[in-house]
Amino acid sequence: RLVFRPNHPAIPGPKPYPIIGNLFDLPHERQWIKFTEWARLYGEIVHVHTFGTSIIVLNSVHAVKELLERRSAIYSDRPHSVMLCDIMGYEWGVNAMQYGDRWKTHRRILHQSFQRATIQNFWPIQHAATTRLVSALCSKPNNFWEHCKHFSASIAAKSAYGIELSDQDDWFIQQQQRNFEYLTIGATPFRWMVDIIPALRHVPAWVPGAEFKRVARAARECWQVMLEAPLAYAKAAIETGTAPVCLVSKCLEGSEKSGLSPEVHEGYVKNAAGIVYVAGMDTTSSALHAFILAMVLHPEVQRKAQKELDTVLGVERTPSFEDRPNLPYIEAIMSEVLRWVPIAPVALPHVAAQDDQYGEYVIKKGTLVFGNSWALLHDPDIYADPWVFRPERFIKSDTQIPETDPANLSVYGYGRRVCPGRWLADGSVWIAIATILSRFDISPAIDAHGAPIDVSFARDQLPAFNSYVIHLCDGLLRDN
Ligand code: HEM
Repeated sequence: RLVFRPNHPAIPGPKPYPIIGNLFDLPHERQWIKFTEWARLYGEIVHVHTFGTSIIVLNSVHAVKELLERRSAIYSDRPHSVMLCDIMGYEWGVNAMQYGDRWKTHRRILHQSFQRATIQNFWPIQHAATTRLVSALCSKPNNFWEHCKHFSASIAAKSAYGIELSDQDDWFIQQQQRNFEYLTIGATPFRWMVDIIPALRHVPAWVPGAEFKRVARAARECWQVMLEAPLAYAKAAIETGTAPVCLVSKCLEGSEKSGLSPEVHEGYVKNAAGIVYVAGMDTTSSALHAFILAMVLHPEVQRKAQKELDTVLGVERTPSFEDRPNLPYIEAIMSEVLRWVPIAPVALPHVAAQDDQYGEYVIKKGTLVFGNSWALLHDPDIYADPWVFRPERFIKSDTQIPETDPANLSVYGYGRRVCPGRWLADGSVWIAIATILSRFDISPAIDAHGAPIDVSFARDQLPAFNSYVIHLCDGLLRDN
């Protein structure tokens, strides 16, 4: 018997079963832990497949830089989910859009507002939100979880629509919670049979087992309200001449420059403003939750940061963005928080738009490609004792983190798909960290017997926490 020898070796990975491939190897949650286990077993590039979909995970700075950054013309597409985009109607979400002109125009709108060169337009919003955060923390410190959410939501609402959130349970925040839940449900890989057998989309909603149709209808309704209501508010403010600087007021005019009809242009602005909320709220607040966890565990870091703050600001003044270049230790704390507990540990999947080759391996068109930020940011060859929270590792002589450092490369994702809100997020997280440290000593809550709670025990109390960070903290404390 003669069998052709393959020209290229297979990319290493766990052994697949016939037909279903690696279905049972694929984790439904905490993917980064499994991906990183594979990295240890199989190396810098790992391949799995199921039901005809190939997935590769990149576990080294070199692979990520080479493919997702240098060859970003090939690796900037997203997977198309029948459930999320076609049935639930999330085709408006910039993060899920296919690479192409429609996506590029949305990115341009986001860039116009949130590019680095003009990000100081939002400093007053961030300052005001921080002042409110501090006063909320003062009155109810145990509710820090909600306060951080309110902080990031109020920056998102004001910078996208010019809307001021009320201090209490705001409609916006509740609505966003539901939006995010639907997005999480819809985007979970291999959760919905209709993603595997697209013909199921024709099944009527009343058929037993067609739960996906009912979930999809509820998500559509929720997203429609969330996109339309704040836009209407912002448009009314523009008409009366009272709109502050925000994405909608800045970008709504200018359809002539975009070459689109005013209706289509408005639709794009609506989507871009909507995504600020969806993508900006839980991410920014999760970073602050991770910061608080780190401070509870490391009082010595707080003391050092406070010494720096007191030296630069004196004891009266709270920090402002102008102080940032003079506060390298605060900068280092922020970098270390984002490294220690990366908010998006495997970023979002990119898709190869054509066949490609990496070293001796062939990557087929349509392959899903994950940059394993978790592995990069916890690589012991780059960060000694990676599970130890140590801001000093980021204190370099010139205080700039080199471009090749995974902390620069991967916290906000890769290549053309890199997070367009990163400069806004960077400012929000920085000003919150600096101000909280200048005003408070952070320590564990006291239990019913007056003793400080053991933070490792907090894992069992986490239902109040955002599920994303629960998993992260859980993984972190367990792996420690
Ligand atoms: C600490 C806070 C944040 C972190 C860590 C973060 C991280 C990320 C990451 C890792 C990605 C995936 C990039 C990739 O596919 O390679 C992403 C995408 C995205 N982020 Fe952020 N993000 C944050 C805050 C924000 C904010 C405040 C906004 C809005 C102003 C935002 C808007 C987006 C959008 C629209 C995408 C999708 C980009 C695309 O697919 O083209 N993010 N973010």
